[in-house]
Amino acid sequence: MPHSASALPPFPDDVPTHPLLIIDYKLIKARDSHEIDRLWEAATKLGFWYLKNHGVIDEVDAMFEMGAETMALPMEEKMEFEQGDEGMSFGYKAAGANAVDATGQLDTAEFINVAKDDALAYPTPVRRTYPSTVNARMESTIRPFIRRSLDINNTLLDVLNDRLGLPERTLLAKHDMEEWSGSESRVIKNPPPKLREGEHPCVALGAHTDFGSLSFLHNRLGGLQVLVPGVESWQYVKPLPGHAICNLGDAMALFSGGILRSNLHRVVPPPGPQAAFTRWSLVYFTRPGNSVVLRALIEDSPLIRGAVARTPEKNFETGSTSLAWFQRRIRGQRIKNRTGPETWMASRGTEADPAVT
Ligand SMILES: O=C(O)CCC(=O)C(=O)O
Ligand SMILES: [Fe+2]
Repeated sequence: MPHSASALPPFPDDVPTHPLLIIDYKLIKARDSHEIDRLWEAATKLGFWYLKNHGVIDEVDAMFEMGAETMALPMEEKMEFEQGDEGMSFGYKAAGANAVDATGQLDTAEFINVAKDDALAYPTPVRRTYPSTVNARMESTIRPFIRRSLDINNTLLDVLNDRLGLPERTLLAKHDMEEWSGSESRVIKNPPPKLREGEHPCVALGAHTDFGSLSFLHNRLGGLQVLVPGVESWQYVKPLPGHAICNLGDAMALFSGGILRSNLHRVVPPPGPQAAFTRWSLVYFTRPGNSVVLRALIEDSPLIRGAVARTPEKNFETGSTSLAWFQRRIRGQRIKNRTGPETWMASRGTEADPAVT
């Protein structure tokens, strides 16, 4: 069972840490112009920020309980719901199913991912089926968490939509609730590393940019790191009680012609005395509808048109739908699909094109 924050050792104060801007969701919801300016700064400079006053507290705790119940199932039962190697991310992912880098080193994290489409349509399975522990909490826990997360992410997307000078609800239309998408909740379990003398701890989740639009993340222990532009080494993002962490993904970097940033991040074992504990985290990923083509919205916004015109060396025409982009990225991380370093390279998103990030 995930520990409550108070039962865990504090985040050490002697590790390199990057302070994110703290954005007040209540002010954003009220369309406070000063707070929107601060959100814009966070979204354009790093693409990561803390979010306070979001009010999603009980739903987060219940999701962690669902995650713990699911991870405690016999491996055989979990493997019946494994996501497979074809590029689908819904379902269970065992530790070691993904590479964390081009050398093919294995990841150490287990996931249980639930499609937004399944949570909203339950009890009708529309995308796939899930372990008993997920079904038991689909209506009481997962659906409420997804609805609250959707509400918050949609508000943030809508505010960014207006700052980008896009016609009203352009971004919301790309995330139409009626269309299937890769949107999903994810609970991650990463056990403490079992190290032999002289061994270095493994990366839990390899360096990546998020594949979709906006991620709403909750964690208790350190371990998340960001590679800040202009800084050569990884820096921790310190978990702050009651604060979520939000970050933009590739779709938003592409839609905005590079104005918004999808930044590289990874997860390593928690720092200092926190390393002795199992790390749990929870994310809601908002991703565009499957058929949405990922490209700069130059026809819809002079600001985006200007950004693209000023950077002719950059290519924002991916020619890829959201579904194809997402499947390619997932498929290339699966260790079963690995033929060599090229498989990892083929899984890269906007981070592979320094022109875009
Ligand atoms: O566990 C975390 O803190 C981050 C997880 C993450 O980056 C992801 O699942 O994409
Ligand atoms: Fe991520």
